[in-house]
This record gives sequence, structure tokens and C-alpha cells, in this order.
Amino acid sequence: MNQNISIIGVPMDLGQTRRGVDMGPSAIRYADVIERLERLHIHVEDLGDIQIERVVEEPTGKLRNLRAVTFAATRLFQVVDSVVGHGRFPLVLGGDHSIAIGTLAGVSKHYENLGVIWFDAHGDLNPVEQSPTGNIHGMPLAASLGIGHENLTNVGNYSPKIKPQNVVIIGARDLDPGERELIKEHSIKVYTMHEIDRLGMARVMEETIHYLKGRTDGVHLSLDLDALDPHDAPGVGTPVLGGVTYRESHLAMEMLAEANIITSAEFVEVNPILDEKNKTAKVAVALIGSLFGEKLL
Ligand SMILES: NC(=[NH2+])NCCC[C@H](N)C(=O)O
Ligand SMILES: [Mn+2]
Ligand SMILES: [Mn+2]
Repeated sequence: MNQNISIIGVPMDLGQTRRGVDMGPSAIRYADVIERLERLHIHVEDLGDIQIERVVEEPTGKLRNLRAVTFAATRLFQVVDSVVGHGRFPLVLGGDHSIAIGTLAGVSKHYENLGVIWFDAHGDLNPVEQSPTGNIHGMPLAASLGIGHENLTNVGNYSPKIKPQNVVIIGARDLDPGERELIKEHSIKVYTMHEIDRLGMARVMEETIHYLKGRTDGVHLSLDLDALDPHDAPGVGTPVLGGVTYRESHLAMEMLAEANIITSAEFVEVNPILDEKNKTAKVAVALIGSLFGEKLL
């Protein structure tokens, strides 16, 4: 793994309607993410937070806060682009999942075939018209595939960012009808909770690593804390019962560390207002530790 990490906070909460997820980056920093990484002898620089424009907006059709979300994504794109350009590993802390639009725009410019592991209870694949909520945090994977409002698909002035065959979704258990259609239409690889239960996380990760190793030249990990079961990660805005356990998610991170395939990552949807004594931020930091090679012995 790249031993030079740049941390970028994105205090974004306008991609959904539960207040508090903008405090995610602070909560993760207070849970000692930098100290944790430095103990692994990794060089960490903290670039601080991306500025979020807070203006009252009328919804654009079905889209809530399109202007502010696009503005933040464009800023994030610029910072991530420069971090990757300097040979450093961007570690993005959210913020709601809409920020993945900017992260992927910044990362994918530097790869021919960027792979994406979307660790999430949701698909975040809603085409605008089929979105049940109008919340942009339910759309970033679609936007990165080139599907959605052009403000979102065109961040960084190119589209699409990624190819459907380079995406693996892990932990899905809540998909909207439009998302199911898209998954079928583009044959996107998905490990729902059903497959995780049947095969076990070890096999799911072996297959995922094998699949992506053969076809990609870099892999971005987009980890939504709501992939975990709400018992283990209660501080999220859209919890869904029956999720990945604390242990399974650690195993997943450890196997990614061993395989040495991850070239960028983001940890999103930590909402301290909904959390219990910063538990979810602490889980995020523990997972980041495992992703960067923390071991007991
Ligand atoms: N990043 C997330 N937590 N996304 C949840 C999305 C929920 C739902 N599918 C929607 O479109 O609103
Ligand atoms: Mn989710
Ligand atoms: Mn998500």
C-alpha cells in the first residue's frame, strides 16, 4: 500500500435530509485516525476540510441541493486529483455519500480501468427520475457510471468515471426498483447479504479481489458505514437491519490489505448526532487501521 496518505474531510450533509453527517470528519478525527495510522509508520498529512457552500436552494426537478452538492464535488475533485497526481493516497472522510462523485472524478482521471468496491447496504445507483427521495447520496454510483443529471455526471469535465464491469457492490440489502434494473442491465457484480451469508465474507473477498485484480489498474474503496449492521454502526442516516458484522468488515479490510490492491478510499455517512458516544466513528477508524495493515501479531 502507498505509505503516504492525504486526509481530506468533506463536511457534506446536503445529499440527504438527516442533519449531523457534516460532523462526520471531525468525529473520525477525534477518534484518532491520524494517530492510528502513524502507529503503522504511515506518513499522514491532513489537508483539512473541503468548503461546503450553504445556500437555500429550490429543488431542481427531483434533486435536492444540486448546486451545493455539485460545488463541493468539484472542489473535492480538484483536491483529490492533485493528491493522486503527487503520488499520495487520498483518504476521504465524509460526509454523506454524495461526495463519492467528487472523489471518483479526482481518482479515475489517473487510471485506465479504475475498480470500485462499493461497501454499502444500498446501491446508490438511482437514476434521477426513479429516486424515491431526491437525495443525491442515493445516486453517486449511477452518476459515476455516467447516469443522472449532467451536473453530477460531468464533475471534472469527463464522463463516465468508471465502467460497470469494474464495480463490485458488497453488503447490499436495500435496493430500489430503478437500481435493480440498472444492476441487471449492466451486469454489475453484487454480493448481497444473501451471498455473504451463504459464502462467508472470506470467500466473497477472495472472489472480489480475484475479479478486480484481473481487470483493473487501481481500486477505490467507497465504504458507507451503513453496510455494517446498525448494532455495530448506529450513527448513520439510513440504517438497514441485517448488515455486515464488525468482524466480517474487519476481515474484509484485512484481506484488502493483504492483497495490496486499494489505491484510494473514502469512509462516509458517519453521523455523530445519531451515534452512541462516537461508536461509529471509532469503528470507521478501526476499519481504516485494518485496511492499512494493522495486525495483532
Ligand atoms: N448513501 C446512502 N446511505 N444512500 C441511501 C440511499 C437510500 C435510497 N435508495 C435513496 O435513494 O434515497
Ligand atoms: Mn448506504
Ligand atoms: Mn451509500
